[in-house]
Order: sequence, then structure tokens, then C-alpha cells
Amino acid sequence: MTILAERKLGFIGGGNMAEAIIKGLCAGGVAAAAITVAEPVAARREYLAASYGVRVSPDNGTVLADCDTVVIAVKPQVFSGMIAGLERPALQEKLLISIMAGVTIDAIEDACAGPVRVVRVMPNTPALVLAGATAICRGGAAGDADLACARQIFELVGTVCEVEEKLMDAVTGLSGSGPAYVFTFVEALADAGVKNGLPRETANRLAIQTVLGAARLLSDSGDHPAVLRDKVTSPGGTTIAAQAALERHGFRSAVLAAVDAAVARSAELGRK
Ligand SMILES: NC(=O)C1=CN([C@@H]2O[C@H](COP(=O)(O)OP(=O)(O)OC[C@H]3O[C@@H](n4cnc5c(N)ncnc54)[C@H](O)[C@@H]3O)[C@@H](O)[C@H]2O)C=CC1
Ligand SMILES: O=C(O)[C@@H]1CCC=N1
Repeated sequence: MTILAERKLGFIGGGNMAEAIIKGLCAGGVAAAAITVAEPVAARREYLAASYGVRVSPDNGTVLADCDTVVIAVKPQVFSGMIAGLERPALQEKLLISIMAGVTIDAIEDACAGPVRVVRVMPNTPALVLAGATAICRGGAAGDADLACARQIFELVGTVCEVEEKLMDAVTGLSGSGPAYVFTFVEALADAGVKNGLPRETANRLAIQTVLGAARLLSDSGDHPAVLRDKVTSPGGTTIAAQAALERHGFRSAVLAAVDAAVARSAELGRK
């Protein structure tokens, strides 16, 4: 907490991802009073203030005035309009931490019309429960302390990897959007249990714990997924029958195509 304790942290945009980070930061010991959130939707401001005790404002300028470290947490599509409304000199003094999918460091520097310290980050929503997966990279004007500050924020809410910026679209397709694929899988798994006669609540509990337990086993053992899969798969048994059906229905190629689609969309958002 050494670097963060000295920082005044602000968020521009108080939506789902900002909330996940804020909740994680508060659980990780950051004082809510040191966090300011600018958010145009009044109900959302009231909710964030009541739930976490953060300071809120409808005016993005308040975050610039009050904070030295600013997390840009608006949608990529509203970024250029949002940044146009902020004063250039004030912006250029801040550490800007962007979590926007696709938007490049070059684009942020151009929008700020001058040298600005940018760290680009791709987090994911399990940050809400301190189990986030985040990748970070820094712009040319950002120093070691800036990168360390961003790293510290996201380490409080999970795991952090440093990557080259050209890999950020790949990260977005894998771990940024990835929780949604897992939720779809869990939903389908539970549905399959219900189809085979399990009560809904039992099916949901078993499906969630299966994914949680399998992920924990992978993480704790360090084994390759194929090694652990083999241990589940008895010769002539149930699992190989299921695996054969997954192959027939293109499970792996569906996952590859899904991630490719997200990567392509991330790159497209960056070009807009
Ligand atoms: N949701 C996710 O799982 C992840 C999202 N991201 C990125 O995080 C960013 C935010 O995404 P979400 O939180 O999902 O979206 P969201 O729609 O939940 O939040 C965006 C917030 O920005 C506010 N907003 C709109 N215009 C604004 C303006 N001009 N100034 C200030 N605030 C404004 C909206 O009212 C909204 O509350 C996006 O750029 C997205 O690419 C990155 C990783 C994961
Ligand atoms: O769907 C999106 O565009 C954002 C970026 C990664 C996860 N959610």
C-alpha cells in the first residue's frame, strides 16, 4: 500500500468495471474517502456513495481537480467526447490509467494533445471478489513509479501480468471478456443437469463448484490442463464419452472463434 497510500485516486465513469475495482480496493484496505468517482447518472452516484463511501460528482473536472491518479473507466465509444470536455493542462499533470478496451496509448496521448503519463490496463470483473486477472503496459511518458502504482491497484484485486501493448487486444479477448464465456459455460452445465433431472438449485451449486474447484486445482497444482483432464478420464468411461461429444460439437473451435471475435472487436474499437 506504500505508493497507493500517497495517491488520490479518481474514476471517470462509475459503471460495472469501476465498481469491481473500487470494491476490491476498499476490501484491500484503500480508504474510500481517498477515492472520487465522476459519473453522470445520479442513481449510480448515489448507489456508489451509499455502498462504498466513495466521494461522487457529476463533473469529471472534480476528479481532475481532486486526484493525481485517474482511472478512465468510460466506454471506448464515449472517450473522445469525454476527454474533449477536460482541460488539457490539468490532464497533462495526471497519471491516467485507462481500462478501455481497444483504445491505444497513442490515441489517449493524441486526445490529450501533449505528453501525458498513461498506463493501459485490461482488468476483468472478478476483481469484485479480489480474483481479477489484469494485464498492464505503459506509455512512453509513464515512469517506473506510474507502472508500480497501476500494478499496486490491480494487485489488490487479483493477479497482474505486464505485456507489450500490441498484445492488449489478445488479453481483452482472453481474460477481459473471458468471465462471460465462463458464465455461459456454467449456465449451460447447470441446464444440462436440470435436463437430466437435477433440481435447479442443486445443478447451479454443483456447476459453480465444479468450475471453482477445477480452476483451483489447475492453479494449485501447476499441472497442464490436459494432465488433469486425463486423471478424470477413465478408459471406456463417462468422461471420454463426453469429451468425444465436445469434439463432435466443436467446443474447442467455438472457444477459439469466440476469443478471435473479441480480439478483432477490440482492435476495431481502437481504430474508431
Ligand atoms: N465490464 C467489463 O468486464 C470490462 C470493461 N472494461 C472496460 O471498462 C470500461 C467501462 O466498462 P463498463 O464498466 O462495463 O461500462 P459501464 O457502461 O458499466 O460503465 C461506464 C460508465 O461511464 C459512465 N459515463 C458515460 N459517459 C460518461 C462521461 N462522459 N463521463 C463520465 N462517465 C460517463 C456511464 O454512465 C457508466 O456508468 C470500458 O471502456 C470497457 O471496455 C475492461 C475490462 C472488463
Ligand atoms: O465487452 C467489452 O467490450 C468489455 C471489454 C472487456 C470486457 N468487457
